[in-house]
Parts: sequence; C-alpha cells; structure tokens
Amino acid sequence: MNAPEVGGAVQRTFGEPVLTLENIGLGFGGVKAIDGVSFEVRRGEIMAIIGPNGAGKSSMLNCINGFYKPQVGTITFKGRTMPAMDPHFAASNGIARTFQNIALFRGMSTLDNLMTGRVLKMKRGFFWQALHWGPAQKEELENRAYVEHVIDFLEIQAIRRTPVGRLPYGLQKRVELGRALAMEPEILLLDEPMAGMNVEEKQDMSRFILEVNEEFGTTIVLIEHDMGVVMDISDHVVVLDYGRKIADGTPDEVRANQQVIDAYLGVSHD
Ligand SMILES: Nc1ncnc2c1ncn2[C@@H]1O[C@H](COP(=O)(O)OP(=O)(O)OP(=O)(O)O)[C@@H](O)[C@H]1O
Repeated sequence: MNAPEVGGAVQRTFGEPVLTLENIGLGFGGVKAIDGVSFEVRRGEIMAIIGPNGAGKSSMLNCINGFYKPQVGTITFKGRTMPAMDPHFAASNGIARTFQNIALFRGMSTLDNLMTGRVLKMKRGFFWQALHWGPAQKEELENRAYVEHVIDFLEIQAIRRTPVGRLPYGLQKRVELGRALAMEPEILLLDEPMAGMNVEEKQDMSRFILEVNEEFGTTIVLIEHDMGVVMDISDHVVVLDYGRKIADGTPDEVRANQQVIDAYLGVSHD
C-alpha cells in the first residue's frame, strides 16, 4: 500500500481484490433485496456501503459472511468462487462481523465476551480443555494473551471484569468490536458501528477503526449512515439504492455523483 499526496488529500492505493462479488441477486418472496450487484474489496482498504433504508446494505453483509444465500451470482474469496459463502468457511478464513443491534452475552464480562471470539482459534478439544493441562493450558494462555492485547488496544482495561449489560451503549459497541478483533480477522464487517452514538463516541470509534486498519492491516467493510464519518474514514464507497448499485468510487467521486445526491445525500436520513 502507498499513500501519495493528491491535491492535499492522502489518496491510498491498494493491492489485489481480497473479495469479489459478481452479479449478486437476493430475493425474499416478491422483494428483491439485492439486484445484480458487483464490486471488489481490495486488501487493506476501508470500504463503506451506503444507501437509504432498505437499500440492501445489511443483506449484502449477510451474503458476504454466508448468513444469506444469494439466488444469483458468485462470491470469490481465498481463490474459491462460490454461488454462496459457506458461513463456517467465512469465519474460519478470517471474516468477522459486528451487528446493527449489539449481539454480546450481556451477563458475561468484557474479558469473557472477548474470549468467545477465540473459539475458532482453539485447536484442543473439550477433553484437554477440561483437564486444563498440557497443550490446552498453553493454548489458553496464548488466547488469553491475544485478548489482553485487544483490551489494551481498545483502551477497555477498566471494564475487563464488568458484565457488558451494565456498560453504556458506546462501550458495548467497543466491546463488540473487540470480540470481532479477537478473531484476528482478515476482513472485518461492521454493520452501523456508530449507530446511536454521541459525537465523542463516534470520534473514538472512527479512531479505533482507522487504527485497526493501520496496525492490524485489517480490510474493513462497513455500513454507516453518518456521511461525515463515511467520507472521513473510507477509501472506497459503494452506494446501493433499491437493491441496485448506483455508484462505486472514492468518497469524492461518490459525493459528486448526481444520482447519489438525488437518491441519498440530498435527502435527510439517520
Ligand atoms: N430475512 C428477511 N426476510 C424478508 N425480507 C428481508 C429479510 N432481510 C432483508 N429483507 C428485506 O430486504 C430489503 C433490504 O433490507 P436490508 O436490511 O438489507 O436493507 P438496509 O439497506 O440494510 O436497510 P437499513 O439501512 O434500514 O438497515 C428490505 O426490503 C428488507 O425488508
């Protein structure tokens, strides 16, 4: 990745596509949630999917992590071209996800929630874990060390033992990001990471997303309605409207696109 200065703004360029979606079509009964959408996600970029409510953004993330199966099109990931993503293949090959509505274990501590993000990394079976001995103990220590690293990185040391249900909303969102990071993702899917946050919480979350991208080299695909945030942190923006792609480019290109202004940017939304 390099970052030449272009007209004062830093324009980053990226390597090969890490994920390719081609002509994706997904319907629910008579509703076409996604209609012939294609795009590429390049390694190391921060990509945003934007568009009005019901445009198909969450459905798109659900196709990427294998939660939904498109009826049309292909997804290419890790050299495999598939009609639909297999959820286990996605998770075990580094696609992690956060949700629009926080999906944490509310009664469990921050630390324990983050440890659940390590489950796919645990190679030793239940027998060894139960014995808490030998290879299983070593593995647990390694997993714990990685989680501690994530806790330090997200500056949540003070809430490590707090049940997440007792935390304010902004911190719960940060813990959810932490659990996804604990999976050591190659691609991180964030569904409205700033929804419901105040200005200060949004600034913190933006900073963490940029730092995750920078320090862990994680490719990020996010859905977000706050256009200030999207235009500030994204390298690449795809715009959906009624399930169709209406624009695909840099934030500047998308901001200047008349169809995008008419469908989304020019109207009020939250
Ligand atoms: N599981 C489902 N069953 C039936 N219809 C669905 C399902 N998931 C999504 N849809 C429909 O597909 C369309 C696209 O929804 P989707 O949630 O992907 O849009 P979105 O752009 O993420 O919207 P928002 O910004 O409101 O979250 C909508 O008409 C929605 O009602």
